[in-house]
Amino acid sequence: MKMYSASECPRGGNSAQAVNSAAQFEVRGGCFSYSAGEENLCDINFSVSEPDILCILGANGAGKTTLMKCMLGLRPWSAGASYLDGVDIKRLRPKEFWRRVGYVPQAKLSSFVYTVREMVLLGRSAHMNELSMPKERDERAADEALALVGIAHLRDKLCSKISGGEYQLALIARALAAEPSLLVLDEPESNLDFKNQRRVLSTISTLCKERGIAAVINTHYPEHAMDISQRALLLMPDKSAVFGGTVNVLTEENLRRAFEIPVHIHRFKVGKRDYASILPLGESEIKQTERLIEMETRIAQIGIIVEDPAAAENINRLLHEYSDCIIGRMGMPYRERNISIISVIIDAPNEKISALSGKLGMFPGVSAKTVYSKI
Ligand SMILES: Nc1ncnc2c1ncn2[C@@H]1O[C@H](COP(=O)(O)OP(=O)(O)OP(=O)(O)O)[C@@H](O)[C@H]1O
Repeated sequence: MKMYSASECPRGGNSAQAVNSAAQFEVRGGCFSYSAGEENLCDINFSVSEPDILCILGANGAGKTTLMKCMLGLRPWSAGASYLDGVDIKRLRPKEFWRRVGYVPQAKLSSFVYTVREMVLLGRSAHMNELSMPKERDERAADEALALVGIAHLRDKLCSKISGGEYQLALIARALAAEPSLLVLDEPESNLDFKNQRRVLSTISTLCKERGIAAVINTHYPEHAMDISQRALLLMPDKSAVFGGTVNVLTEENLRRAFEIPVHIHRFKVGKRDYASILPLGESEIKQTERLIEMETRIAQIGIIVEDPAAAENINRLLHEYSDCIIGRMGMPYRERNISIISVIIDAPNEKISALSGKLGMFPGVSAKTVYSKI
């Protein structure tokens, strides 16, 4: 099951030429199983064009890493295909593909005996002839990439002697050194402290905007996706995916379905920028949230129609009980129909207003209707 807006809908036809070249990277109808009879990914469809960022989210084991491997041809789709600028990637020579696509896998601790700079220089291999030495341009690209992710000071350290987070940054620098037009990153911020998370995400975001590249990022942080991505793909427990604009995909309802826990999205502004904070809710917090909503103070008008004059005494007694929050009251007879109409203005918590309205409606020959103000 997928969701498309009209502009996101994958185009039909098998010819690579039939695909609009504006969709820089596209997956159509992707399916994958590790073992027969057990589908891991089912009918995945998405596209991302430069300079947009697409974030892929889903619970642990939902298939994010598998999806990345399949989209890059590192594992074969059992159905469907990946396209780069409209061409099925199976038709591209590997060197040509990897010159345009930079892949940063999840960082595993390295026993690499190269220095950080040598490792980053390896990112230039798709631009170099086999067995040729790096040229000045390659050296410059490696140094720029090191500076861009803020690890120039680590350039001469051995990869086996740096921290997991520093190694993660080195892998990102290696991908950037290739000057790709599509960056694919598997959980790039997972090993990083929040300053480095910020640095990596804003570097990727700036690169996409300034150099016109596209990025696909696996992340466990919906807030990060809301902050930097224009597109999102959410993997669901039934192996389907929801794809579209980030705000349309990362809703409370879709996140609840994907992570099987209720969530609350709190949106706020810092300066002129919009942010979202996503809170998974436990049972007690759900009750608390409901309670807070109940406790919220509102102004409301309760219109009371009294058909039975004998009810007047009960109504007066009840309104007296609530006199501390009644800020206005007016009554008048409507002789043509032999009824009375009372209007009460109340400033009280929601639960108190609905309690008064409910009690009024319980009296025989009395009906009550509440209208809440917008403030
Ligand atoms: N090599 C493999 N052979 C068989 N099954 C695998 C293999 N790799 C992953 N799986 C299974 O495929 C499913 C998807 O795994 P994958 O690593 O893609 O999920 P993920 O969403 O990236 O998870 P996480 O968020 O924990 O990193 C999981 O159930 C996993 O156990």
